Parts: sequence; structure tokens; C-alpha cells
Amino acid sequence: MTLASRPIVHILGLGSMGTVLAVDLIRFTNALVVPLFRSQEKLETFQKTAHSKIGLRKIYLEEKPLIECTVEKAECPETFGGEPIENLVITTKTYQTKEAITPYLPYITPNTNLILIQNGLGVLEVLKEEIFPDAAKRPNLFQGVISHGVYQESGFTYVHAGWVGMQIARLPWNENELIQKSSLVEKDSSENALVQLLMGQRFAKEFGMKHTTYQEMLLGQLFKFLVNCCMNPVTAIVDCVNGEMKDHCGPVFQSIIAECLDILKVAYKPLFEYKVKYHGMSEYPKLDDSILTTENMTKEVIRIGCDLNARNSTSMRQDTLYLRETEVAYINGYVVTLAKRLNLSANVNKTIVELVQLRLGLNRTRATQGDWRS
Ligand SMILES: NC(=O)C1=CN([C@@H]2O[C@H](COP(=O)(O)OP(=O)(O)OC[C@H]3O[C@@H](n4cnc5c(N)ncnc54)[C@H](OP(=O)(O)O)[C@@H]3O)[C@@H](O)[C@H]2O)C=CC1
Ligand SMILES: CC(C)(CO)C(=O)C(=O)O
Repeated sequence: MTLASRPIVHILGLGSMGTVLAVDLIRFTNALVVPLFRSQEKLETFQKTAHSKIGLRKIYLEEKPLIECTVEKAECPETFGGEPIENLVITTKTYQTKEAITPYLPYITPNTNLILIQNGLGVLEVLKEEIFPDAAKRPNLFQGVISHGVYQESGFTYVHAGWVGMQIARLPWNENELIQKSSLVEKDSSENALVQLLMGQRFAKEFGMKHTTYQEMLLGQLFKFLVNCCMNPVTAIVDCVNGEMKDHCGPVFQSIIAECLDILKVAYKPLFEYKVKYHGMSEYPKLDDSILTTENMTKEVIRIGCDLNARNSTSMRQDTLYLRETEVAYINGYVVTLAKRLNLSANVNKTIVELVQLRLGLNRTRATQGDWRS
């Protein structure tokens, strides 16, 4: 098959999420997968040291297979060929998005399909206000809510620890377009190249793909957001593995979730009014937001975070242990941002953000000035 007829997918962020996606795109689609590295140095390390090979050890399978693929083509800002980008996957950490995408802006057009595959909320505002301020030049925008659990083993080999799947939807650039008709999903399924690639039968089955309206995906995204608002900062602050705190974390989770829901219900009012407003309207999918209550979510967060992921260390705890910046600004910090915008209080989440920053600062101080406890 000639290069011209193969779909091309550029992946910005070949880390845990970028790799788990790249491996299955290479194995189960005809796409040309092109990782975009941050520098010539990183690109050359990938090509010369790793021989352009990526690996995924699927430990959720009994035989724990190591699957390795060779990447045909990789780029960095210095080498990028300059052709318009057809499909761009963003799998950097949220706070890395703007810096990562900037070198490629000249090649992103209104025909580009751009998908954010990230936790948290708030990147959309960065895209609208700082990266694509001119509405006429904005790409087709999608969001992926991914629940696979992946972490780095070494080099370009990652461990796929938990298989759960990914939900995608077209992400509205404008807040007044939050509620979508089912016909938009059908239109994208039949016309959009990136949706067709990700929903291709083999890839979709292997990766656990689901393509829905934005409101359906948003329900799942807010559910995951509440899980992350609790699990990620608390495990980082107290420095524990997920399951250790199972019997003790209920009260603090309840406080975090209650405040989050008070704010999210105002910020995403159309979602919480949906069930009544669109009841019986066949052109809109049914939606049940009854799961988003403080009592239910407190139980669900403990079930998902402390039971199903008992032996996992959250990505935020890992970031603080490795002295890396965290995504707290796009998780609990985003709740604080929303509250300010809506003139609501968010003291619980504000304190959580401050405690995460304290934990990171303390770990960094201990790394440079020694640990006074010993
Ligand atoms: N890991 C997981 O299990 C899950 C993660 N997520 C979410 O997915 C998102 C990605 O997380 P994850 O994959 O774990 O993060 P990683 O840190 O593993 O991957 C991020 C990648 O982005 C690259 N990157 C950063 N800046 C640039 C740049 N300027 N140009 C090119 N590449 C760049 C990094 O490379 P470099 O080495 O150069 O910095 C790194 O390889 C996050 O929002 C996370 O919360 C969601 C569900 C599960
Ligand atoms: C589900 C959970 C909390 C698993 O640890 C996660 O998403 C993370 O670590 O970021």
C-alpha cells in the first residue's frame, strides 16, 4: 500500500499512553504511526539506542507477553517535514501540552484531527485561549478518556498493567455546543478519518474503544476526574500505595467529592439537567447521571482506586517521588479555577493542591539537603 493512501497518525508524547496507543495502532491498523520527540537528541536516542523499537509488556494477560514494534518514521521539531498534519494524538502530561504542540502549529489546519488523551480538565481552555485563539484556524477536536493503566519499565518499554478501554467523543470548542445529537456520532463514524481509524474493528476490539456523544463521554470523564481528584493527590500527600489507605480515606474523599460536585454541577449545568430536558427525545442518547452523587462516588473511588488498583501507585505519587511536576493544576487545581470563575468556594481542593505542592517541595528538599528523619 503506498504511503499516500495510508492514514498518518502523529503521536506527541511517546510515554505510557502514547506507547500503549502506538503499539496497537501499528499492530491492528494500516496507519503510519509517527512519534514526535521533543528534541533531536531524544529522536537520535530513540533511533540509535533503541533502534526505533517500542515495547509493551501486557502483564494483565496470564503469559505477560512482551510485544515489540519497530516505528517506521519518527520526527522532532528540527526534522519535521513540514507537511500538513492529518491526525495528531496528544499524550503528553496536561501541563506539557502547550510547549509540545507549539513547534507544530504551522502544520495544524482546520482539516487536522486533534485528540487529547489525557486525565484532568482545563487543557481545552489552554487550546482555545492560548494555542488556537482564531476560531477559523482550529482543528477538529476530540477527547479520549483512557482507563488503561500503564507505567514505564525501562527506556521505550512500558508495562500495560490494567486493561479497561478508552471512550472518545468530538470535543466542542464552544460551551453552547456541549450537548450533541446521536447523528453527529454517526456522521463522524462515516466521515472522519481519525474516528474511522480508532473505531476500526480490530483496533477497537483490542483497545476497548467506544465512540459516543460528548455528553456521554463527559459523564465518564467527570467520573474519572473525581477518581483522580481523590486518589492521586491523597496518595501523593500521605505517600502510600493505593490500597494501603482503603480503610481510612473515606472521610477525606467524601469532603473532596462533595465540594467537586457542588462546583461541577454549576459548571456543567447542561449535563446535570440533561436527563429531564432531553427525556423522550429520540435524537439524543439516554443518559443517567445518578452515579454522580457524593455517597456513590465515595464508594466508587475506593472500589476503583483502592481495590481494583490496590497495588498501583498513582501517577501523581510517582511524579512527587521522582521530583517531577504533577498534574494537580488540571485536577484539583481546575476545581479551584472553576470555583473562582463561578464565584463559588473551593477551600477543600485549594488545600489539597497546597498539600501536594508541599509534598513535592519536601521531597525535593530532602533530595538536595538530606532527610532529617534519618
Ligand atoms: N499512565 C497511565 O496509566 C495513565 C495516564 N493518563 C493520563 O495520560 C496523560 C499522559 O500520561 P502518561 O503517558 O502517563 O505520561 P508520560 O510522562 O509517561 O508521557 C508523557 C510523554 O510526553 C513526552 N513529552 C513531554 N513534553 C514533550 C514535548 N515538548 N515534545 C514531545 N514529547 C513531549 C514525554 O517525553 P520526555 O521524556 O521528552 O519528557 C513523555 O514521553 C496524562 O494526562 C495522564 O494523567 C490517563 C490514564 C492512565
Ligand atoms: C485510577 C488511578 C487512580 C490508578 O492509580 C489513576 O488513574 C492514576 O494513577 O492516575
